[in-house]
Amino acid sequence: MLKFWFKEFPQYPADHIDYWRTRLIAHALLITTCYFLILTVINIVTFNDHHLALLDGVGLLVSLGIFVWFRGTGKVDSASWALTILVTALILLFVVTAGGYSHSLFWASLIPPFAFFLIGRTWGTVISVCAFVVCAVLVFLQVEAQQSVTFNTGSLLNVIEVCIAHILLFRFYERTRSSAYQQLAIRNAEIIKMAEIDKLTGLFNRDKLDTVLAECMQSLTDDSALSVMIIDIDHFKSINDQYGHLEGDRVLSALAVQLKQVIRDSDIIARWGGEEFVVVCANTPLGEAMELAQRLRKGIAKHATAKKSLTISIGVAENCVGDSAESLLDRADNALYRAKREGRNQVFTA
Ligand SMILES: Nc1nc2c(ncn2[C@@H]2O[C@H](COP(=O)(O)OP(=O)(O)OP(=O)(O)O)[C@@H](O)[C@H]2O)c(=O)[nH]1
Repeated sequence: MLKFWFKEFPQYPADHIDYWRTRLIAHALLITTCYFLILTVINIVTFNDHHLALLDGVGLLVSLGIFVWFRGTGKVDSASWALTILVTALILLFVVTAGGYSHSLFWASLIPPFAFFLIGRTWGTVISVCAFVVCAVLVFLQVEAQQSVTFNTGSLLNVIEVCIAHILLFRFYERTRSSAYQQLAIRNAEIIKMAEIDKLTGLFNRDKLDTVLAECMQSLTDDSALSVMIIDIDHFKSINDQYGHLEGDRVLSALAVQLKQVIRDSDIIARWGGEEFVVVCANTPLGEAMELAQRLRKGIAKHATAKKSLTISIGVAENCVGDSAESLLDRADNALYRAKREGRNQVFTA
């Protein structure tokens, strides 16, 4: 509906908890703006009532102002409040002006769905109760004045009962809606995490590394450098063979923790495969990356004991003109191969 006028906000994708609120706000504000425009014109042209036309004109400007401001800022909470107050004030103004006659009270039943959806259960209840109290007072005045054929005491009771049922039902509806969205948001975050994170080490997995590295390379400028290193545990198979796979897993997790402690906050680390890790060093020329690699290698090797030794080999490469993520990793892999061939526990560059 009204696709032409509706601005999609990238910060509120379709699975965001506020997505439907943004749509309701934009559409409702557009409708109230048109509504006030029509009333202003009718009051001037048909009824020649300039006072009412002025009131409608103010409504038109307020509504349009909130619409334009919301399109510009995308502030959902403030816009929700502004729209709820606007709609509630509009309906109550009409109901009070009509003295509750001509079934004008029916308009008040629109307030709870708006208020609950836009400002939540607590404030939705407050606004709805206030609006229904105004309606009940109007009916009461009609009954007292004994001039109405529209309502009697029985009608008043009916109105109050329906109002209470409305509030309870909309509270329930809003609770189920918001909790369903919250659960969906939690599940989505979990799914995204599972798709990006390596379960054993808690580091980024290979897929995520590919994405991050491609982004880093895209944002490279002529004078910025980027280096990558591939880290491989030496003779890891023998650790598995000697101590079992579970111990091998523990070594992998512990190594991930150690590596994370040494690399800088700006570096990105991922588990690339079985016992291989990749570190992406943004804004880092080859020389600095080699120093970091040596620090990593020495840091791991110094924990070696006579019984258990753990060493790593590292291949380092710096981005060159025309490199792709694949070619850059390929060169680091070749360097790693040389480090292995030259006796392991070494750092080599491409
Ligand atoms: N425990 C454990 N072992 C793994 C995992 N992924 C791969 N491996 C093991 O890692 C070992 C890698 O062996 P190789 O490729 O021969 O390498 P290496 O023994 O480290 O020898 P070099 O790399 O040449 O020094 C294999 O035995 C795999 O089974 C894992 O998640 N957990």
